[in-house]
Amino acid sequence: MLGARSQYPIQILKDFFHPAAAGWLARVKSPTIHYRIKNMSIVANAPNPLIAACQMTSTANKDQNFATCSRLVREAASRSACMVFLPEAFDFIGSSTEETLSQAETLQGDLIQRYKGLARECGVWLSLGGFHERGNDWENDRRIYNSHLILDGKGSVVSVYRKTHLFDVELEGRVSLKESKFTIPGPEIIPPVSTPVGKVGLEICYDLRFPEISLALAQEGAELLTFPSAFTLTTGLAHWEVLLRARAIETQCYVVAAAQTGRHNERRTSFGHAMVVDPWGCVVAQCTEGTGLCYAQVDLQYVRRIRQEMPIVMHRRADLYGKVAAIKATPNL
Ligand SMILES: O=C(O)CNC(=O)[C@H](CS)NC(=O)CCC(=O)C(=O)O
Repeated sequence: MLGARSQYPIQILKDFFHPAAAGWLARVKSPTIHYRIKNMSIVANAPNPLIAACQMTSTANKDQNFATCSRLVREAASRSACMVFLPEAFDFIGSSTEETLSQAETLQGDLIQRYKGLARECGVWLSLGGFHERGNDWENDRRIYNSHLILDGKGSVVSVYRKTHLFDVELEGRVSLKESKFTIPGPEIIPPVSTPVGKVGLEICYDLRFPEISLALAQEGAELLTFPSAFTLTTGLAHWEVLLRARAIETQCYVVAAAQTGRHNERRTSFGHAMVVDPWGCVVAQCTEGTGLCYAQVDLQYVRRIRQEMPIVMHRRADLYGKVAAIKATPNL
């Protein structure tokens, strides 16, 4: 919900936050009026569109998951959100590799068709993070991409990013996942997409741990970075919020992180805490327990102001970092 940390007195909030956040606090108190014209949601006087980040517990049941997602999207649309963000594996979470692969579809398949209809019907843009997409050579190798799609308010697919960093991690006794066993790493970073809420950079979950991709997207003009996720409970507890806030602060972008939460099957539980972070690093919206949404207004003036006042981009020493960027994966055990 809007207005995290409201237990603090307003003066402390004003001192703690960026000065422009005083305006943010005022806006939280006096919601802007939204008008809906055809498929576009516009806001009177202030260009501060509303976004919604979703939280859910996917299971292997695609129909049930779609029912949950469409209910969340409809609810967000009825509150005049103009873009809705769904988490990684919004389509399903299988309890075995076999179950996962047997349910994978193509972008032309039935499920994306249904989401196109939903976007069109509600007139909202959708970020569909972490779709299990059959790979190009599916008939031979049965491998998939972990794909993040952006649909516009007419239901057209305007961008597809395929997850580039795969989660192959073994934390003894706690987490054991090997995404590369059945997933092909995406070949490229996709340029940010222009949407009614600003230029959106596409990432997925584990990408969050590689600041280079966020910096590359920011350099290409992103104003929002998106991390649809299914963070594990163990790693989420330790790293989720600090990583999201770090990416927001160092790129001076909004960060939108829809999330899976709770128990998907006997083997898999996700951390939740879907949230939106503003470009000053403040958590401006966060989901509570269970399935639901949180809302935030996107203020692109605020992005501009922060970048002007602290022009990190101008201070970067690209002449020094070449060696770091070029480091190859070498096991350093
Ligand atoms: O398996 C599926 O069906 C969908 N894919 C995922 O849930 C992916 C790969 S297993 N999960 C993550 O990247 C978690 C990252 C994480 O938890 C961290 O970085 O700490």
